[in-house]
Amino acid sequence: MSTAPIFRRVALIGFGLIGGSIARAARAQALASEIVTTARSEKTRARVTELNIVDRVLATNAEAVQDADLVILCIPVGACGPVTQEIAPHLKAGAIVSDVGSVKGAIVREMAPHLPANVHFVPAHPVAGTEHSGPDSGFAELFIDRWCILTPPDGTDPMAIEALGAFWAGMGAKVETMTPDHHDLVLAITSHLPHLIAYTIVGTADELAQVTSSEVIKFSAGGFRDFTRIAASDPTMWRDVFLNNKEAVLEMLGTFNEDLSKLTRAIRRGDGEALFEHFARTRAIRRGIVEIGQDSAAPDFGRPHPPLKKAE
Ligand SMILES: NC(=O)c1ccc[n+]([C@@H]2O[C@H](COP(=O)([O-])OP(=O)(O)OC[C@H]3O[C@@H](n4cnc5c(N)ncnc54)[C@H](O)[C@@H]3O)[C@@H](O)[C@H]2O)c1
Ligand SMILES: O=C(O)C(=O)C[C@]1(C(=O)O)C=C[C@@H](O)C=C1
Repeated sequence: MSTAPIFRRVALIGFGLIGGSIARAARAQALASEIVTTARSEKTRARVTELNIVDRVLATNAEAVQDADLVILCIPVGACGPVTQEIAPHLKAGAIVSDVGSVKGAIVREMAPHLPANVHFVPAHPVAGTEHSGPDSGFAELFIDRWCILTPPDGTDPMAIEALGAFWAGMGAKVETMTPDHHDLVLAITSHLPHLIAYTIVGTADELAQVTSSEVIKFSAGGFRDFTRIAASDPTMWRDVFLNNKEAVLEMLGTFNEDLSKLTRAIRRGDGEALFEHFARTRAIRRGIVEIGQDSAAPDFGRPHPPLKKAE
């Protein structure tokens, strides 16, 4: 029995890690009859054509969204507002417009005002990624067993939410719905703050006077090495995340600084009991994450993935 594609034409604006992974997964699962994408430079368009994953590679966003049933913005958070304004007049009536931005409140504020009333707006965030970017970095298995959070505004047509959810589920994701503000608070602690800490610690190590850079590289086998992977993530993407989730990140950073002060005090006072208690608690949290299969530690992408279900 063959499964009908969920969408006839899908337009992916931007073909980097996430756009490229959606294209690969959607094609592997036959979730769309046609996939079109945009790439701004001639060089990237040539590369995407060469990869032979999508049906058409276009230079303009306006051209790409024409007659598309699903449009997904796969670009940095800060570019989503201006690009929505650019594509709005060219959207087909009844189309679903979505994104993959790591922040949701700002996306809703920046995109929604430009959208015509005759399209369905369903923002989304696949909580899956790597430190790599660009057209060659994507892979079809990226979303398997990862969450994709949808944050539809109140009153969104349930059929549009269901169709987009089915699209993500077809790529292997587990789908959950929440409000944009709640999303931003949760992700501030689970994703944004860890990145800020990684960017900080790698920068701090680089600026140390007593330890040379070559020693840092030479002896970074364990914990520090994991931080360097995270700190290699795309600067544009992460600049936009921190500029657009300011309040939640600052709130979490405040709590983090208080906890860091407590540990600093325990070290200064030689309070082994306080240190042991804290480390025992965090070890239990880590073991809980591993037990429920949410371990996304660095070597993750090398491990064998369950095969994507074959489109019949
Ligand atoms: N990298 C991750 O781990 C990850 C995970 C989940 C969600 N996201 C979100 O996905 C989005 C894309 O991230 P990515 O990792 O795929 O980035 P990427 O750098 O790999 O790709 C971004 C693409 O957007 C294009 N682009 C940039 N500005 C543009 C503009 N103004 N108009 C048209 N195209 C433009 C770039 O040319 C590039 O092709 C971001 O919003 C990010 O927050 C990233
Ligand atoms: O594993 C990584 O490299 C990631 O940083 C992925 C990660 C995350 O923090 O978990 C990064 C940003 C996204 O919005 C979603 C996923």
